[in-house]
Amino acid sequence: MGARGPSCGRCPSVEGLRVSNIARSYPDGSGGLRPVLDGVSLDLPAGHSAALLGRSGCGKTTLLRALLLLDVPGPKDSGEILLDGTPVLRRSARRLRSYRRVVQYVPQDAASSLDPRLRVVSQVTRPMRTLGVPGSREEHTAAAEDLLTRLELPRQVWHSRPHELSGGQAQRVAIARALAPAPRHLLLDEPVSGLDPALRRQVLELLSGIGADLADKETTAQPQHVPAEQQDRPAPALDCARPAPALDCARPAPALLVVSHDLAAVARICSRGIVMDGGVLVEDAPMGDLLTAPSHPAARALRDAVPSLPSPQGVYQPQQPARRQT
Ligand SMILES: Nc1ncnc2c1ncn2[C@@H]1O[C@H](COP(=O)(O)OP(=O)(O)OP(=O)(O)O)[C@@H](O)[C@H]1O
Repeated sequence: MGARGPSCGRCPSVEGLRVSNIARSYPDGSGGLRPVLDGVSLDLPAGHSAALLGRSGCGKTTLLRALLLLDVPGPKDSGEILLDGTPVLRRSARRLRSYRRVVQYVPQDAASSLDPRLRVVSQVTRPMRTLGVPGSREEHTAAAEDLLTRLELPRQVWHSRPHELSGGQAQRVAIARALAPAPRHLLLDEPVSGLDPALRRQVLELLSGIGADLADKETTAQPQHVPAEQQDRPAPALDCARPAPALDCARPAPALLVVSHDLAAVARICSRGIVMDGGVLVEDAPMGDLLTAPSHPAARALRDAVPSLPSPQGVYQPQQPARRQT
């Protein structure tokens, strides 16, 4: 793998989430098993933003489900998920609840993930109550209303039910619900697929606000593991356009993991790009490197699918990268 990112999942423990050598298979329909994840390892440090990229079917959602502890590992499955160095698979219900407070999720089809019986404010207060966030009912409601305001959900819809919301409003409610317990990690599965261009822009601006908050922190963060052979690599030639202003939220921004097959969509949100192909990680690089000089064919295919990207110098046009020495 072209591991050029902040860490590779095999170095000493860092604060945050670690995927350690995860292997997963699904039934192949004829009594056997088909490997879908094959020894995936990576670190997702606190306070960083990363995009998990790859073509359809490469295993992104399966990896996300493993991280969310939503899958039940089969007898041939292996590997571990660690939070701050502590294994989290096979947790008791109580400890699972504490994991859910730390790691939150916005699913691909956000609208259908909302509880059809609950009004918008209750969608957001429910996880605070079920996950044991301290505070009275009134305090939870005030916090939910604060989040909805920050996410620019108009007050008129605060008491609407999900079927009365537009797609973009439902997406924002799902993001507010995930932010409500003040998680340290926010995982998003294809957050803008299926949205029309205007809503897509709105949601990307919202997420880039969180990403910008993280980027400001990353500039002052301790350096992460960089393999020795990569330590003198020059800075990325292309810096992404400065994201929108940070989400002005009293709580610290969570680390982001944004699953997508659209490099253009995530380039403004995430500072790191992780590319999967055929169930393995094939590239892990700063976003600027992925845009200018992707080394693996799957990463090049993603980059070449981007027609043009704004850059401080003008419009970025993808070119064939020079062959990288490894
Ligand atoms: N429950 C399941 N049973 C059997 N096979 C599955 C199951 N879920 C996923 N798969 C298969 O596992 C592979 C990886 O699926 P996964 O959803 O992780 O891919 P993905 O990269 O997220 O794709 P997409 O971008 O289209 O969402 C695919 O070939 C898929 O058909």
